[in-house]
Amino acid sequence: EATTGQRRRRLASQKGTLPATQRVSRVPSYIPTFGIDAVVDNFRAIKAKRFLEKWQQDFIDAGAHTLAFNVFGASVYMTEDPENVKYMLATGFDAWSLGKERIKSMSAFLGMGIFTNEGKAWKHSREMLRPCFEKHAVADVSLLEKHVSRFVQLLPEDDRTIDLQPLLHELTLDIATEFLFGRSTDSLVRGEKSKDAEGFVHAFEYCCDPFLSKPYKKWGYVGLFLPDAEGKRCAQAVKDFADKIIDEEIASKSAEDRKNNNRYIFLDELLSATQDRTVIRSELLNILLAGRDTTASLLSNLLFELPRHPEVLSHLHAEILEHVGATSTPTYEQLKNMKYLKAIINESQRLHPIVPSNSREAIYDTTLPRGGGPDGTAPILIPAGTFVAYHVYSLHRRPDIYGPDAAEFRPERWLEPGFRPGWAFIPFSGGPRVCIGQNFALTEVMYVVVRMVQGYAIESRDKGVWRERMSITCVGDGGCKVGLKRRIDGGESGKL
Ligand code: HEM
Repeated sequence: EATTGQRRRRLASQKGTLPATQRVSRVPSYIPTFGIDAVVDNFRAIKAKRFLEKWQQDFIDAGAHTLAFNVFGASVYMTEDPENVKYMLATGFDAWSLGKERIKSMSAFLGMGIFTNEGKAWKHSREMLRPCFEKHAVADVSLLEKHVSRFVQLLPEDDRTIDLQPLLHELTLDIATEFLFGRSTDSLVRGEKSKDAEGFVHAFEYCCDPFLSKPYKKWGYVGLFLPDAEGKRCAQAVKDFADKIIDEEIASKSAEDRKNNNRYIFLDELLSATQDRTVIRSELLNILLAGRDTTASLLSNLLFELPRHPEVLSHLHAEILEHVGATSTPTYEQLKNMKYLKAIINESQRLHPIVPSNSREAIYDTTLPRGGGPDGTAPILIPAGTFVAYHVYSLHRRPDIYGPDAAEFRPERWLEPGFRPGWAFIPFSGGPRVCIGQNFALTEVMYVVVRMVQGYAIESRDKGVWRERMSITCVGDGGCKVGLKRRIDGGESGKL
């Protein structure tokens, strides 16, 4: 029977692995830091809202696309190499876990569902949920119009500057809850909110964003590791709200009614797969978390960039007039045919990915295909339990893949013949755990952008650079400040 060391040595020689380049530390190598320097650097960068740029700079400083560094004695890796990403997410899928920490922190308030399950349980969740995301479920854009028209009504008519970001979060929550539960939180309806819905919104937001937590506000970063009574109360409030809706839905309709209902409700679809209330609640909350802030953040980042590039905005307006017209609501098919709009969304997600870094933990001894040796072309040995992060932000900005203008917002690059970045573009991840709500998210984003651009000329009111705000997703810290002018005749004549 071979020892672990012998097995690892055999794997290393079979695959020809070599050590990865070390991240360049500012502390001379003869001073033992046990990785504290890397942790301190990270905290400093997070505070300065430059965490993403910092990692991009680390890759540049080391002249490598995969870096090893030490955290309290353990070797940890960060990669921006598409080959490694492909191995972690697709070809070597079975070798990787989401990681104990992520599962522990997320399942505390979401329960075990598609986002937190692994192995057989995850396969079961994925298979159960797949039919709920089929085209017929997503293509009914009438659900969107009700909420988007409320959103548009709240926009100012005068020349005031408005930050769209908070409104976009309300909009996506209203849409997601209507799609999932069959009833909306209606947070965009001013003055008439039900107490239940309001309590749920507060509790859900508190649980989603660690930087809202009371211990964090009181003690700073240390607070993130302290017990949080308010967090517990909010997690319970979220569960109670979801349970109430599920119970009412079970009581109010027969299975026959549910089948005959002509409006699509995710919860009804789920009820035909299982009657287990805990399973249903966990899956709904998993999807609500995965689908709500992500879509709002994408919209906010996109509407931050769009008016800074008036030529892009006017090209988009022309495409909308051609495909949809000045005032009509777009159909699903029309949205899917708008290639320039799709290029704008890609470009926004390339520069400002909503999930800008992610990670996996090796389940058993394995290798990464690239990053070893002085030129980074040899595989790297990854012992079981090793944490490997992949940096989507840096990957999406690599000049050797995207060209010398990789740092610029230029949607046209997506329309150039033969341009296919493959595993160098992973805004929705890839492989078996690719985002299941991708089509839903893109339809929603396209719909909102079309309605906004049909109705308004949009002007940027933020001259600063985009800065990150990291919580579960990544969004612009300065919000999305714009000035809006209503298009009098829908803009057919170009008149505002
Ligand atoms: C712009 C919007 C969105 C972005 C950028 C996004 C991105 C992602 C990414 C990167 C992952 C992979 C996470 C990982 O493997 O660690 C993911 C997974 C997932 N997403 Fe999305 N997402 C978006 C919208 C949505 C929407 C609208 C829904 C549902 C309504 C949704 C549901 C899910 C679910 C359930 C998973 C887990 C899939 C699995 O593990 O099998 N997402 N998403």
